[in-house]
Amino acid sequence: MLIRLLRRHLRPYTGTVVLVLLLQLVASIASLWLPTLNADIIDNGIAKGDTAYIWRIGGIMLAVSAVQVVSQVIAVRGAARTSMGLGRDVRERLFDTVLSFSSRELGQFGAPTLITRNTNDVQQVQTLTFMSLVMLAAAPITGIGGVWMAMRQDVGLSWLIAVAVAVLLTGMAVVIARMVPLFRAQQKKLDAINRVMREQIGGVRVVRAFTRETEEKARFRQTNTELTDIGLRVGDLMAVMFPFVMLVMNVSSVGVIWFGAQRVESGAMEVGALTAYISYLMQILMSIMMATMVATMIPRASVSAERIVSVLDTGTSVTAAAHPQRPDRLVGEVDLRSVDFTYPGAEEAVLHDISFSARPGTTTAIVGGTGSGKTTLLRLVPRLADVTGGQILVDGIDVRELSPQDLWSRVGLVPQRPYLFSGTVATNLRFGDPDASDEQLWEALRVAQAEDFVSAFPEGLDHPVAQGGTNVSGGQRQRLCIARALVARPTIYLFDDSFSALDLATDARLRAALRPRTQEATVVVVAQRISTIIDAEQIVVLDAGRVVGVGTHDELLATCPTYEEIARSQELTGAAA
Ligand SMILES: Nc1ncnc2c1ncn2[C@@H]1O[C@H](COP(=O)(O)OP(=O)(O)OP(=O)(O)O)[C@@H](O)[C@H]1O
Repeated sequence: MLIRLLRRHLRPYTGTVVLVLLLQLVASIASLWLPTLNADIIDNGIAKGDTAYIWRIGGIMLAVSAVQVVSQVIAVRGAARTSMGLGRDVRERLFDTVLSFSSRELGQFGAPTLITRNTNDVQQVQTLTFMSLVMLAAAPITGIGGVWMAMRQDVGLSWLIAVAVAVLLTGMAVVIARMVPLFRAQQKKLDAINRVMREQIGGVRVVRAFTRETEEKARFRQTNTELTDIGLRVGDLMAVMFPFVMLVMNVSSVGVIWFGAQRVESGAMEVGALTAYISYLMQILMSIMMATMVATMIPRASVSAERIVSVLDTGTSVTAAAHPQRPDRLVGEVDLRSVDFTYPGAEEAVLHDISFSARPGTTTAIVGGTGSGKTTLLRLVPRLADVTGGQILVDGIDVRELSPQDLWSRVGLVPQRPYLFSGTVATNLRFGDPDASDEQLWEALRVAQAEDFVSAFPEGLDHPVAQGGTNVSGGQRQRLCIARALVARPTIYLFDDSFSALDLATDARLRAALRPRTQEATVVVVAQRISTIIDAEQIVVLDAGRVVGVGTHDELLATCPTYEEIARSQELTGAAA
């Protein structure tokens, strides 16, 4: 998965990657050359007292160092640009993919993990890419080149390199084998902590109202402690690893000096070669350590890549038709034909065999007990989910055959839980029509009975709105969402219990103002209060996902016991109505 993700997203940076690798090659060759030059100065310059030679080789050493530094600076900059660019591209792709998801896919993943995947998981892949280009790419050149250069200085001490490398590799392998499962667990715990945080921030009022702060704190503390414990265990392993690497390096240097000194004494090796040998051994061990360190990141980044790719590979279940029908004019007639719907993973359907038509210029109300499927039914029209049986037609065309943009631009949905975006009243209202004039906004606000409170804001239309619309009351939020739908001037209005937070008088005024405004549109209203829909041309009564009655208020009172019962419970059976 990691390779696939990198291959797909590194393609635009191929040129930079090749340049970085070439520069790393140059920098590694330069750093491998330096100890040999140093040995040369000691053996041929200092030992023989040849000052001119020392100056000449010293000059070459300076030039080589300069090449090394410049190459490395450019390489690191290239690596940073590549990895940051990769991170940005992957985040963008993830965002686009998530935006195309229907409620089925959103429910399948859940918001907390989608956020972690777009932030922390991408960060893991990004960091691995950077470290690989900076450290991993140079490691084989320095490691293998170091062995070759060291052997050129003295073959007799090769066994020391072999022993040191074997000990270092074994020790690192043991440590890393323990780290990998911890990294996996760490990613999962991050998801968990994100989930708890989101739940608690979202539900903070409920937490306070039920004085559940202590319990919620305990729940957060537990998840937080688990994450900390994993971090500490990783830290413990690191605490062992670094001294171990230093020990191997120091012991092997002592070994080189010990055995090298004997070879110098016997005349088999020169002093300069011995110093070069120590440098090469350090370079070899360092490169192994760096490579292993980066290698420890691979499992964690692989887990992250899997999590990213699984989102990218999830197509939306609400797909656009290959050859969508593009009618010139949609008048907004909605026909439901034997519609069934089952939520993914659910055993039973929540909607069974629903059939009715909603005509332009009329209001169709949907009533029914809690959980009878009203919201679900409404969401099927703009394809927030697709029917699992039957058909929904708009102007005679199956909604799945229409281009989603055409469909969405004609449907104005006011959801049960009204949501506003951070910005201002005006930016929220212009969601439906970015070109709407201020006058059009005020008109929509007037119809939605929101003019009074918006004009009371000192900034009026420019009054700031917090994310989710939390700085306005529930009823104000509902009215702003209604106004937003009105600004878009759709041909089909879907109001999902949108008047529930309004007092009876405002509800009545709003409905009266809506009538002329929605004269030519198809209006579908889900309502709990019968008084809200008493004038509707057609009322559809749902009970446990089935239609148990269709008619006007008076007809249903006479023919539909379920409706009669709801109306009676609201004292709207006779004179009161
Ligand atoms: N995302 C979901 N996954 C699984 N089941 C769901 C999901 N959303 C709703 N349901 C179930 O579908 C049924 C119908 O829910 P729906 O929200 O459509 O009812 P409703 O009539 O709008 O209720 P209310 O009047 O309380 O808003 C319920 O039994 C509910 O538990």
